[in-house]
Amino acid sequence: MKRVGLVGWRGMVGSVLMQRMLAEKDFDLIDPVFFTTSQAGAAGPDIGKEVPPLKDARNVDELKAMEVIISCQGGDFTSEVYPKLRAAGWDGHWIDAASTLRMADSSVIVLDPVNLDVIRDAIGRGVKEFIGGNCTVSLMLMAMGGLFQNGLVEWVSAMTYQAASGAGAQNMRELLRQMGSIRDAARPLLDDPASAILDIDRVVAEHIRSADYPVDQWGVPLAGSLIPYIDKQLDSGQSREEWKGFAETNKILGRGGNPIPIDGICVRVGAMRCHSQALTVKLTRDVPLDEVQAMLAAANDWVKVVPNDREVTMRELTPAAVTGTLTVPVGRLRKMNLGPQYLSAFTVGDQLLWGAAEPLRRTLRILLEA
Ligand SMILES: NC(=O)C1=CN([C@@H]2O[C@H](COP(=O)(O)OP(=O)(O)OC[C@H]3O[C@@H](n4cnc5c(N)ncnc54)[C@H](OP(=O)(O)O)[C@@H]3O)[C@@H](O)[C@H]2O)C=CC1
Ligand SMILES: N[C@@H](CC(=O)OP(=O)(O)O)C(=O)O
Repeated sequence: MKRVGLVGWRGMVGSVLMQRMLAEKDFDLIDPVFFTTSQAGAAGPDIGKEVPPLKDARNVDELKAMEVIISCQGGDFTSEVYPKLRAAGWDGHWIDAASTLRMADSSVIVLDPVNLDVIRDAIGRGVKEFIGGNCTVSLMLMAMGGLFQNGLVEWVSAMTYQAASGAGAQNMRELLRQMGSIRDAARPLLDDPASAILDIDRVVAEHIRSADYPVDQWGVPLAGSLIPYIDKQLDSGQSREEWKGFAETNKILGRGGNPIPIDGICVRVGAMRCHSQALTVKLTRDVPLDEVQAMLAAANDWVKVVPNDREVTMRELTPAAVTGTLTVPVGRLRKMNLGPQYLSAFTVGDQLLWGAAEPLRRTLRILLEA
């Protein structure tokens, strides 16, 4: 059995990875060794079989003993440790959730329901860096893979509604604190059935602009508002999250010198862990809607086409319905007034599952089978 090192397994992404690896019995197939940056020597997690005490994740000699390493520890850890590991002559496979190595020529971005051929080709060429994609990109491709596979996408505009989890555990907690503090501020008026709604609205607006509103993590209100900027500012006018849409999608698809234009605006909303996206797709030709639906549905085992019906859409095409599941629904499918080649779509996906953890464990399986 291959010795597989796991780093970052107790963080938010790592915990979801652990849940999925346990559910799929991945640990039966490997000899797992757990690493930590803070608790070396402590007992490892309960995975139903004996594991050695936690090893120091910065100890290159310990890491070198692994044939495969999966890291959910974050970009700073990858930047610090990965070059040292290679410099020390390590020749194993590195599977990583962080973005650090995603656009490196030496890596592939892994999303096997969409690019298994690219992954297999990379393994054959001796590539050793297998990096999970940006959550928004991976979820868009899980939903729309059928159109890309069939060469039907001329360009895509993606307008996103991204969950708090994408910014980390502390931000999720602060979103809930913000929600609670709004409730507390409005409570006397809310509890009085005779109060005027505009008085409630005024109290809420004053509260979310006040110094009492908790904004240590977000910097600005999210609950009761939204944030139309995610990640760093780039000279192009895009946010870095928006830049990833084009760069990573085309790398995942192996488009090389013939990229598909993709752009949009990425917005943070008060959902917990599901990213949603409103897509406008220009098709390369006028394809009937039933054919579009059939292609989308056939692309992988997790995409689910939701009929463009109000009641079904409100029930099934929401973060509340999708959270904690691997299903990636796509709906609101219709030809737009813009012309018969213009398709609208709306999709929702759990950004900790297909957006982060799931492609990593599936890549491990592919490497074990190679
Ligand atoms: N959040 C997301 O949506 C996505 C994140 N990623 C990538 O994954 C990386 C990790 O993200 P995320 O999981 O959110 O990071 P977390 O902050 O949840 O965890 C990172 C590390 O923090 C340490 N840690 C310290 N205190 C605690 C605690 N109380 N509970 C759990 N862990 C603790 C753990 O390391 P140790 O055990 O060594 O102390 C843990 O591995 C990101 O930096 C990013 O590169 C990728 C895609 C999506
Ligand atoms: N940037 C994403 C989360 C994330 O971690 O992305 P990346 O893996 O590309 O750094 C979000 O905020 O929703």
